[in-house]
Amino acid sequence: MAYSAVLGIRKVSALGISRVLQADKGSLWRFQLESEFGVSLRLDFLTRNYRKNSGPPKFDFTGTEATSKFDFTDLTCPHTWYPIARKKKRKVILHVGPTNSGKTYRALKHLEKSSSGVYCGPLRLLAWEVAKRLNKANVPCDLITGQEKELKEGATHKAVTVEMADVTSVYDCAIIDEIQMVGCTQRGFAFTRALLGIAADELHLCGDPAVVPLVEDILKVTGDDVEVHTYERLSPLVPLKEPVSSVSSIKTGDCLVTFSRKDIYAYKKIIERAGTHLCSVVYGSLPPETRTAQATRFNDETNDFDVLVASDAIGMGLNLNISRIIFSTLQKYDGTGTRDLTVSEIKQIAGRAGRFQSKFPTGEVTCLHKEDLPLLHASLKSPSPLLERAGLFPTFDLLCRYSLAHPKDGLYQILEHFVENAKLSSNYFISNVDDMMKVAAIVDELPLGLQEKYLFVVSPVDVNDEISGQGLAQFAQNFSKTGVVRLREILAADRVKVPKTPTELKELESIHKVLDLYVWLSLRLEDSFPDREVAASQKSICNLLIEQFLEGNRLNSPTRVSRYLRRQKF
Ligand SMILES: Nc1ncnc2c1ncn2[C@@H]1O[C@H](COP(=O)(O)OP(=O)(O)OP(=O)(O)O)[C@@H](O)[C@H]1O
Ligand SMILES: [Mg+2]
Repeated sequence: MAYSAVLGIRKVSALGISRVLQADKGSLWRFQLESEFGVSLRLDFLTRNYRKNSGPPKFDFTGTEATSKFDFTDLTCPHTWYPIARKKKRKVILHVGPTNSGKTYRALKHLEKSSSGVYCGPLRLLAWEVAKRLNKANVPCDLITGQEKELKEGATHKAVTVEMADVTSVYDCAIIDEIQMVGCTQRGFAFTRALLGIAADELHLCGDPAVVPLVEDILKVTGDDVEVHTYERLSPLVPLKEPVSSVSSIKTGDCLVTFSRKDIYAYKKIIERAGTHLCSVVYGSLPPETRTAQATRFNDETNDFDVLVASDAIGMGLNLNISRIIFSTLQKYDGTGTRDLTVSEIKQIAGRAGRFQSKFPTGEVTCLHKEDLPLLHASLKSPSPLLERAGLFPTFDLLCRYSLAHPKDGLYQILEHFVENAKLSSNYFISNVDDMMKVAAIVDELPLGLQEKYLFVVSPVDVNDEISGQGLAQFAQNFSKTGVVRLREILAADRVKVPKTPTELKELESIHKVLDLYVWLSLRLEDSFPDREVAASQKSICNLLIEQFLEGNRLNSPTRVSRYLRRQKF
C-alpha cells in the first residue's frame, strides 16, 4: 500500500518541491507540502497499486488558495518565490571578464575553502570537471546532473547542472557559472531561479561583464550585498591580419570552427586527405562523453590528432589546447534562419585560443575568408552589448494552482496561458517554451496526471530530432498504459550497431539521446523505468562505436567531399 505513496513523494521531490510537512495514512495518503513558491499544497494520493487497476495514480490537488480570482500570471515579484534564500542577506560576488581570465578558478578557490557548497554550471561537462577537481582536492563532492547521481561518502559539496540546483538547502558558498546565460531564451529561467533561489551566505557569479547592470538591478529587491570583481585575460589573444586560405596552412593546434555537422565532416576529410594532420571533432549532438574523449585526444601530444574541427559547442566546458581559432564563417543557422554571429558569440569562441598555462600561451584568431576579417576584428574590439532582461518561468506549483482553478485545461493550454498573459517587471522576459509545448501537446493526449505530464515536458528530449522525439512519445505512451516501460519494447538491441556512413552515425547519436532520456526518466520514476543499467551500458556502447567511427576512415567518398569543399572555397 505504501508503495505508490512513496513513489509519489519521490516524484514530487524530483520536481523541486520541498518538504513533507505532514503525512496521514488512511484509505489514502495525505501530504502537506511546503513548496519553493512559499505556499502549502495539500496532495491526496490514492494508494491503490495503480498498475493492477485502470490507470496511473490520481492526484487530487486541493490547495486552498486555488481560486479563479488569484492572478496566477502576475510574475512581477519572483524573488518572493524563494523564502529560504530571502531569509539570508547573501554576499554576492560577480567575477567578470573575458574568457580565460580566471573567473571560475577564483570562485572555485572560495568553494574549496567553504564548509558546504554547490557549483551550478550550464553543462554536464563543467559539473563533471568541478566534481573531479574538488574530490581530488579532498573536498568530497557529489555529482548531480539530470542523468547522473554520484554520491560521495561524507560529501559537503555538490557539482550540479543549473536545472538541478536545489533552492531548499542552505549552503555556506555557491557558484553559478556562465551567469550571462540568464539571457538565454530557452534556459535563462533556470539561471534566474538559481540566482534568486540559492540560499548561500556567499554566492559567486562568473561570466561576461555584460550581465553586471542586470544582476545588480535584479538583486536590488533581495537585500543582498553585491560586489563586482573584474579580471583581464591571463594570456594574449591576437587577431591575425591574414586569413587561412589553403589547407596547406593548417598547423598543429588549429581549431577550424564551422556550424553544420555536414561541414565539420567535410573539413575533417579535406584536412586529413592533405596527409599532414588528423582531426578530432566536437559538436553539439555528439554525446558529452564523446566530446570529452575527442578533446582529450586533441590535447594529447602523443598522437596525430592535432587539429580540431568544431562547432560553437567548444565555447564552454572543455579544456582545449588550441593555438589558433579559424572561423570558416561568421554566420550560423539557428533553427529558423541564417544569421550573423553576435559579438558575444565571436568573443566566446575566439577566446578559446591560447588557454593560460597550456601548450600555446598566446592565442591567435582568424577566418578562412578575407571578407570576414573586418567583422571579426571589430567584434573582438567591441564590448558585448549589455544584457537587458533575464528569462523567467512560473514554478511548477504555480502551474498546479492554475490547473486547480482551470481543471479542463491541458498542460499545453496552461503553458500557452502563461506565455501569452504573464505580467513581468522590466528585468525579465518569459522564456521560450516552444519545445516544451510540443511535448505538452503529445502528453495531453494521454491519461496522465499534471505532474507526470510536466516531468515529460521538462525532460531533456530533443524534439527537433525525429528519433529522440519518437522515443519520448513511446515512453510516455507505454508509461500511461501499463505504468512500466521496458527498454526493449522501445529500442531493439540491434539498432546499436557500428555506423558505416555519416547518416548511420547521426542515427546512432539520436539513439544515444533516447537512451539518455530513459536514464533521466529512470532517475525520477525508478519503478516505472527499471532498465537504467541496460540503458547506461547501451549508452557506453554507443559512445565507443561513435568514437571508433571518428577514428576510422569511413567518411564521405573523396570525390563527394572535394566537390562539396570546392563550393566552400577551401
Ligand atoms: N591564478 C591561477 N593560477 C593557476 N592557474 C590558473 C589561475 N587562474 C586561472 N588558472 C587556469 O587558467 C585557465 C583559465 O581559467 P578559468 O577557467 O578560471 O577562466 P575563465 O575566466 O573562467 O574562462 P571561461 O570564460 O572560458 O570560463 C584554467 O585552466 C585555470 O585552471
Ligand atoms: Mg569559466
